Amino acid sequence: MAPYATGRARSIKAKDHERLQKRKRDNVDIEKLEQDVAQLDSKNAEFKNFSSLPLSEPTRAGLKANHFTTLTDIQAKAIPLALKGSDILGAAKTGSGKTLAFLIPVLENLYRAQCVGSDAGLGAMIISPTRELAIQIFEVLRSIGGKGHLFAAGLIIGGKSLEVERQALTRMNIVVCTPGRILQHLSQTALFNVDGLKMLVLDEADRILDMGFQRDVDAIIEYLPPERQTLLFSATQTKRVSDLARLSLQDPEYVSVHEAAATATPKGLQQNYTITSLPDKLDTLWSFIQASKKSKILVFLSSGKQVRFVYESFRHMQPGIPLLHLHGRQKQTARLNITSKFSTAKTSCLFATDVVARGLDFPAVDWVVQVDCPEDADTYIHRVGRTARYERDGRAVLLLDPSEEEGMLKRLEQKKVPIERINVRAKKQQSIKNQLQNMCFKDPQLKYLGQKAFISYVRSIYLQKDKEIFNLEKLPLEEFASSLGLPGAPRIKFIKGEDVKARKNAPRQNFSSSDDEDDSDATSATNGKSKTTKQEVRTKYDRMFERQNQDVLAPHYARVRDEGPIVQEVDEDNLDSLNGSLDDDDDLMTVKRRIPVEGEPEGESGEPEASGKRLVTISGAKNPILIDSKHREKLLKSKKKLLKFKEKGTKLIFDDEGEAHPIYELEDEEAFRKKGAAEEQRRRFLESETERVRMVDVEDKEFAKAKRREKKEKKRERERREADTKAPDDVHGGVAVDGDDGTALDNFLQDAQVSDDSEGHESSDSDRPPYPKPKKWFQVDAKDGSNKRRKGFGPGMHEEPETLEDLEALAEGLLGKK
Ligand SMILES: Nc1ncnc2c1ncn2[C@@H]1O[C@H](COP(=O)(O)OP(=O)(O)OP(=O)(O)O)[C@@H](O)[C@H]1O
Repeated sequence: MAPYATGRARSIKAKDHERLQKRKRDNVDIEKLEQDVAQLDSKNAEFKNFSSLPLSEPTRAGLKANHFTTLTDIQAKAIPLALKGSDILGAAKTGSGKTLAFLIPVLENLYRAQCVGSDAGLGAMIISPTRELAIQIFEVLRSIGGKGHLFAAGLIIGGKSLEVERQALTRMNIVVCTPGRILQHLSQTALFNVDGLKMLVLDEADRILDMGFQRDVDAIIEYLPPERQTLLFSATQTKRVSDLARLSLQDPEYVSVHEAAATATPKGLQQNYTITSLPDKLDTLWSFIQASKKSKILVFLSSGKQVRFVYESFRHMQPGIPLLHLHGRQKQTARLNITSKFSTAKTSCLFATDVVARGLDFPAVDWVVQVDCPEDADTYIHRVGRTARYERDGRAVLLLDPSEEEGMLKRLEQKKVPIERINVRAKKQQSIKNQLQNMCFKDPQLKYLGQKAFISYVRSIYLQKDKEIFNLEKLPLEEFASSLGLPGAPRIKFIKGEDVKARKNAPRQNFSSSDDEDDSDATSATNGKSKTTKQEVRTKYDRMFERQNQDVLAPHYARVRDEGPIVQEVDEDNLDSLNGSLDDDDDLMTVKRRIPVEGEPEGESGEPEASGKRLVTISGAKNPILIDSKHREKLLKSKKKLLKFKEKGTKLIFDDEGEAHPIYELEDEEAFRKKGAAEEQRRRFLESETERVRMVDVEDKEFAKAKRREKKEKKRERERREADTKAPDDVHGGVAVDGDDGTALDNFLQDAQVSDDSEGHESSDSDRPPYPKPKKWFQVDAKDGSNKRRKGFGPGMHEEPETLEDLEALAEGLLGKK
């Protein structure tokens, strides 16, 4: 098989010769194969191994090279039917080998029909809902078909220039594609002829046939010949007659190998859920990751914004496991890079949207964690299906807000999903709320991401159809915003009655001209519509999110943030009168706009007026400030200047790690209850506090003693220095006078003091002087009136001089001594 995705090394001439030889040999082979297939009892016979099927040599060689010998259930049932040309609706659990169940018939049926070479035209079209899945299917096709088949196969998924794709497309026999891109070629590439198409395959058929792709798929079908074989595969197969009619299936065979199974999910998959209120979900996720650093984890969130926020914030906190993130707005090269990194990683945590929920075959995923509740049970089944694939084990955990529990469990039960509740160990649960608040405070970009994550989450809930599960009113949104590190919940407005499901499921190519938009720049957000259109109609909301400096926020944003309820529904009729679109770039989102405040002057909107003057709100300032020149605006960005406009802040306490905390923090009630009875907790608290106080007391005493000692030491030192500089008799005791260095005395005092202290007696300078008070040379001993020296001053010591003459005599004597 010649894939257009790779270069060819050999010369065209040599290849043509090889093909000719092969075709001659194949002709003999084909006749035999046709007979075998005709005799195949596709309905009753049981097939165990690939060797028991009538397959061509190149296919056998490909299977052998990939060590595929035994058929899986779905392969055993579907392949024989498909070889005989039936239309098929194939349903089997995730990871059960559906890809080969349609690829082998594609190769074989085209082989037998000799639909090979550029003259033969396009023989088979395989459609996948995502690029990643299309690439994976193409890779399997190459690995199986690459051992001798001569088909020209290619990938048409966008991300390359239309011209390059166009040229390759006209020579392809098999194309693996996404709906939007192939439709573009069908309508724009004149030489792309599909009249000879023999097979159409829809992988993840229910997804391709649902409302998101409806328009594209219907248009594609219009171009295809009605006389063709159609194969539909999915783990959650559609059986809707209307869908089948749209595809003009002819007497389709419904092959559902696990329909009678007790569960809809793989045997080796252990599934649990835990009740975690929305504001605690990131704490639980962080704690989970901390406890599973040696695992390969796939984490699902409901929008690209959340993926980015969680990835960026967790990355800053250095979780000790390589983090990756994937969502539909990344560049194709980045997406490929990430999927291949995650595929080869032994330990890693990938945060992703539902772009990887279906079909992707990441090897050896240990955990699938669903932080946001999936939109329905089918999405749940596909998400958890990324682990426990083909006879392997795996685990999945779903975090449910209390408001989602009842509704979601009901849906899962209806779909035969076995799931058990588990609780998070209170001991292992860590809180990252303060860290997130701290990070958002320091990093405006992260705060913007947090705001966008909040908005996209709230919108995704609003857009959900299943109101038994998703109820915005029951969610603690203010606390949720705070758990993302935001100072307040942004205000959001929705249009009543929009067809939200269609919008949510709409493929990205419907929204974006390139759909290669790189989301790595937090500020380059555009909404899902065409980029050029969007640039023409830029709104205050866009500008708000584009703004790098959060110290200068438009009053408009202040209103969005501070006014009214967090979520508000607006009639579509009112839209004309609204003064600003609040479109977000999230594909889940509807248009939301702000209703103007009556009598509001234009200038207050933060828009530049003709005069160039505008009012801006400084975060923390009481009133908006008039900016009449760029210079003034620059000045206002200086932190020092801003200080005088700001109100006094809230008092925070910083802990040892430098994290800010409010002075009083109330524990979450649920977490408190989990720790046991209130009275028992009170007793434990008192005990631990008493012990803590006792320990602190001992430490304090030690510290106080050391201080006192130090003080005394200093005092003694000072006195000694003073004595040195004064007259000899002034030293009182004349330690230096008689040649004694005074060490013994010092030692004594020290010893006495030490022994004193060791007995635990408090001593002070006043009650026991550490050193005899120096007497002035002229001072009379008040006690006995004599001028005798005090004890401790041994023989040979001089008497205290009483007069100037005495002193002179003493001095003479001393000098004479030396
Ligand atoms: N006959 C087989 N023998 C051994 N391994 C197989 C066989 N068929 C498929 N596999 C392996 O099983 C894994 C899952 O296969 P595949 O991706 O086709 O599953 P799937 O049913 O399409 O899953 P999903 O519903 O998630 O798309 C792959 O790694 C594949 O290589």
